[in-house]
Amino acid sequence: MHVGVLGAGAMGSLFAGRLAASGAETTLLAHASAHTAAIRDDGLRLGRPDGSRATVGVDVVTDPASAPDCDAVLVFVKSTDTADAIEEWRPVLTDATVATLQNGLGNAAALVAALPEDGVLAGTTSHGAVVEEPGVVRHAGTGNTRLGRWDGPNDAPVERLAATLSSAGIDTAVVADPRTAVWRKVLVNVGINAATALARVENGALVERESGERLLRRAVSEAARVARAEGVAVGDPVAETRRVAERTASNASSMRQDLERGRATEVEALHGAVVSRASEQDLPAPVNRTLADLVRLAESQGSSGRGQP
Ligand SMILES: NC(=O)c1ccc[n+]([C@@H]2O[C@H](COP(=O)([O-])OP(=O)(O)OC[C@H]3O[C@@H](n4cnc5c(N)ncnc54)[C@H](O)[C@@H]3O)[C@@H](O)[C@H]2O)c1
Ligand SMILES: CC(C)(CO)[C@@H](O)C(=O)[O-]
Repeated sequence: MHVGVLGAGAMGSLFAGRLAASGAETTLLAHASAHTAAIRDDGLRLGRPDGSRATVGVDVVTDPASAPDCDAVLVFVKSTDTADAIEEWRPVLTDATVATLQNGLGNAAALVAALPEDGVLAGTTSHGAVVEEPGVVRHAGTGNTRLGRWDGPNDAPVERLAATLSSAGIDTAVVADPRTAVWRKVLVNVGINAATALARVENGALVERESGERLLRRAVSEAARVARAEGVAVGDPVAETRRVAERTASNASSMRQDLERGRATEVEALHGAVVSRASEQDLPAPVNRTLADLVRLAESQGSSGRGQP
């Protein structure tokens, strides 16, 4: 199975590196950057969670016209870039089974809308990764990966893709209902991301301080009501989010990192999407609305604090 990995950032590089190291035919579908140049020149240097480092050769293509035929494409651009990436790489995606393990609501639906003839797979991953310098990616944490058929033909090869990932050391379970997995991860993200980004605290502060605990609980409980109104069984998402905040206590959340570096955040696919879906369900979402607006305001200032037009 030839796997294309769309987006050579932290997660795309991690997954492409693990797949290539396992012997799977793998191509990174990427924008040209210092990182992709370093991978082409010297290979991808992949730091493992145990501190060891391996160098892996990974094919990189930056022009959709030169991309090989892929059986499956794993989408790993930020959710802010999903729509543009689909248009740019449409020739490769059209004949492939497309899978998203991105965070946030709306990515799978965007793929289904753009590629209505093809089967779309979706799910979540608890692996974590960071680009440390061009060509160097650290596998920051391991965890489970869940993948299932989102929409489209029933014959999309989810078992084959899951087996290919598992053989590459990314243990992947096939799930019957990926919507539940995606919503559960979104609930964790709405409990942690905006609060830590705005308060500039590490994830652990949300379980160590009463104010943090209150923000976590209110943001998650409100979003969970929306998920339940959509018929999704979310379990006890406050307890789950607390567990994740404890386990990642010393991490700066992705939204905090994005805000501090002046990059676009995934707020629209997280708190923003919760607010839109709450309004479709006639439910209030004042906590997520306020968090989303504060993040948008902070984003509009950029990292310099001088403000954007
Ligand atoms: N980093 C993590 O630990 C982690 C963990 C779980 C899930 N996720 C999710 O995975 C997704 C990717 O996260 P990331 O941390 O790897 O982001 P990232 O910013 O490191 O990487 C995204 C990459 O996509 C590339 N890109 C954007 N538009 C493109 C296009 N049109 N064509 C080709 N490449 C394009 C960017 O150049 C960038 O290299 C997000 O939804 C994130 O929430 C991240
Ligand atoms: C789980 C999580 C909140 C840990 O930092 C992560 O998904 C993130 O930072 O987006």
